[in-house]
Amino acid sequence: MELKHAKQLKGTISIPGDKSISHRAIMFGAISEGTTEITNFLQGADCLSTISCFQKMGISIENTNDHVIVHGKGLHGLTAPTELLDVGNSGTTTRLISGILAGQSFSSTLNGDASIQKRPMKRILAPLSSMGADVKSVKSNDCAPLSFSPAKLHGISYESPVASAQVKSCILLAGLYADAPTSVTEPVLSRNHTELMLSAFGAKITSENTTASILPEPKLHGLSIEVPGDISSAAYFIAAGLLVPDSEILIRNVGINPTRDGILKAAYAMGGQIEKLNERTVSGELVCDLLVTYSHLKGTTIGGELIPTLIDEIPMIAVVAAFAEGTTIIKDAAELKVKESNRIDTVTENLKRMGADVTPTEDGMIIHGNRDSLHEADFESYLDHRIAMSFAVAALALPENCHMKDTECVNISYPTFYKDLTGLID
Ligand SMILES: O=C(O)C1=C[C@@H](OP(=O)(O)O)[C@@H](O)[C@H](O)C1
Ligand SMILES: C=C(OP(=O)(O)O)C(=O)O
Repeated sequence: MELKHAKQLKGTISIPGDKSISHRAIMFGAISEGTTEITNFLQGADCLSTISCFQKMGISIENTNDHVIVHGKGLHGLTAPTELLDVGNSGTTTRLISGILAGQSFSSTLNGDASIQKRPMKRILAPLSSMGADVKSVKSNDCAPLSFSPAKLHGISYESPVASAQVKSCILLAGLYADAPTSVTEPVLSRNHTELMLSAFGAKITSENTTASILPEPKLHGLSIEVPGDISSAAYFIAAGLLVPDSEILIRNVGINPTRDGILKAAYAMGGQIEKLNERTVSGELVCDLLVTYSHLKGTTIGGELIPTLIDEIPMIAVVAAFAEGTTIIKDAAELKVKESNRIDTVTENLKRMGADVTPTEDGMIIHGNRDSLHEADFESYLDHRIAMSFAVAALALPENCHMKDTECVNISYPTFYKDLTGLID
């Protein structure tokens, strides 16, 4: 695919629904009593995998465009699937659904694509096993496929070694089926959509600092949910507006939950001009519009508590850093190695292709920014949606058009990405 260079970007864009929130709305709706109506649902392949898994467990889900209706059957209403649950490319589906499957009175097996079969599952297998779950990695390699058999679950207090909302959510969901309260403490707070949304569905869930706790066997009831736009998808337009000279982009409907808004903090630290407009709360989540203006950027250091709040945006931030003046250090982000691709390696390789000065480290990378040294390139997506989108944005700001193979992977989280991006080229 040819990736266009742009002289200027102008216009308004509405961001598709948040991936994390869309997954959760389907899952929590399925195990609640009554109907859950979801608007602005993300029609990305990952969220469609979640829908298909619950349909295979007897849940009727109507999906018409961005409007989804889930006919929930309550905490104990799922039925045994007659075939394998296919989670596709989605780590979120895999880890969250595992918490639910561990608590069922039937057996099940899940599997996904080649990338999913390499992603680490010990982080959920260990706590689920200590709750008494009968869960196995079928190939005994701590990866999918995973198989579940009925077991009695016990409440635990778990100290998670990783700041991961997927791990936290998996354990909390298993806690719904346990015989006593369950709590999870993380080293650093990760995104809290599960805590916010499960509480709205009627769960007894509390959060204090980095600990979330849940009581078993609540009566969950269906809800209407409007999904805010995904800040992880907005990140590409934030970066594009900051990098392409003379640009001004109004990005409508962006979720800015403080556990997700690290991209804004990083952009401000780099000198980015981004105005927050029309702040409001939608279905319990903070939302605003963002007005992004082309900016002269400088390097910064990104690490510590900020990392979980911008983990999926690091490929995009690394590209921005290559155009900024001075050095950007990204640290404490070893989790990048276990995403859809090893994002430390794949970002480094593509940055080098465009002439950037980048050194990968064990837990991130160091980038010496210098716009003048950058040139057009043939990129690879590595079949990773975030890599494909980040380097399509890089191409806009490089001196000539670029190329990339395997670009259709953007369908995972943002099917209309290329159309929306090229629509802003003046
Ligand atoms: O809970 C979620 O919806 C997600 C959590 C993050 O993963 P980890 O929990 O592995 O950090 C993130 O990278 C992923 O895109 C979505
Ligand atoms: C890591 C991601 O998703 P998941 O873990 O759900 O595959 C992502 O969307 O960048």
